[in-house]
Amino acid sequence: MKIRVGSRDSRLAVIQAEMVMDCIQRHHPEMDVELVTMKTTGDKILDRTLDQIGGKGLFVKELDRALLAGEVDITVHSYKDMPMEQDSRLPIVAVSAREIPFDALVLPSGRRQMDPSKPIGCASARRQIQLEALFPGTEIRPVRGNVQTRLAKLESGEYGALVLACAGLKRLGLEDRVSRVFTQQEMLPAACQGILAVQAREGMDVSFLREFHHASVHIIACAERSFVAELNGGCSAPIAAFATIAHDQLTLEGLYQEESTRRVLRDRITGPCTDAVELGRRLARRMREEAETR
Ligand SMILES: NCc1[nH]cc(CCC(=O)O)c1CC(=O)O
Repeated sequence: MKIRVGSRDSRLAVIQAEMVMDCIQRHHPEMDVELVTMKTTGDKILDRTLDQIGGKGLFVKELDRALLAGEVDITVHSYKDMPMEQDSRLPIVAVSAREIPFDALVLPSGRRQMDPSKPIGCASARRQIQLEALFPGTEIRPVRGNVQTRLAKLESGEYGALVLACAGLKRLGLEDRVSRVFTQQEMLPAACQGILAVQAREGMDVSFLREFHHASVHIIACAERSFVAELNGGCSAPIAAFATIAHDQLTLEGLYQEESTRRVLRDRITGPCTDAVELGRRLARRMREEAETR
């Protein structure tokens, strides 16, 4: 049986697709696994911010189309880049183990200290609001492009440092560029940061992904995404969510900035793993009420 694996054509996306392919091949040596890369709209437009060109969904549209058309059999994504609205014809059928979920500070090559007179570059409002609290007085400036493009901008001297996901740097073999890993307390990650999602067509036999799939990570992903989905009702405020499981209990920590008051709220909830989606929803509602009563 032949499996065509669809991916964006950035280096990180290809490495991530290859992680899925290697696992399938290792456990199912009889299968013929092939990579199909494509450029997405989000990759082609680099001169505007993601908000201006219509959000994260731009990175998945072309892959969705190819998957629906049967040009590929599965697609591999960074779960954190996947839009909340999911096409029921293209379910997520497997998630990876979670790589280090936290963000990292990266300095220009050869530097051991951040130049405080230069801005810190980051690519999301979530990082922006948390960096403003961590480095008061330092300018936080948006930086776009894939990881390599952003690193090239760092070398050009425009930024004193960048903040990137540890997971992406590690998968790219660039972990030696990490000068500091932020703690959960310092910088709460984006929902599903460090997790890969595999999408297929509804009804497809995906038993070849059984060995790749991590059920406990799926539970964590459900809780984090349910928190974001509940808060996203009408707003696009910066949101962070991070869940862990210990002894069948799930703890979810959430952070978001209320749009009108610009207040940053942070709270956590613990409950049974089986209630993952409900826990995300409950935490979001509680925090929104808290925001509205102050
Ligand atoms: N938005 C781009 C993106 N999507 C996923 C990762 C990192 C890998 C991951 O979170 O699994 C990155 C790079 C970054 O944020 O630094």
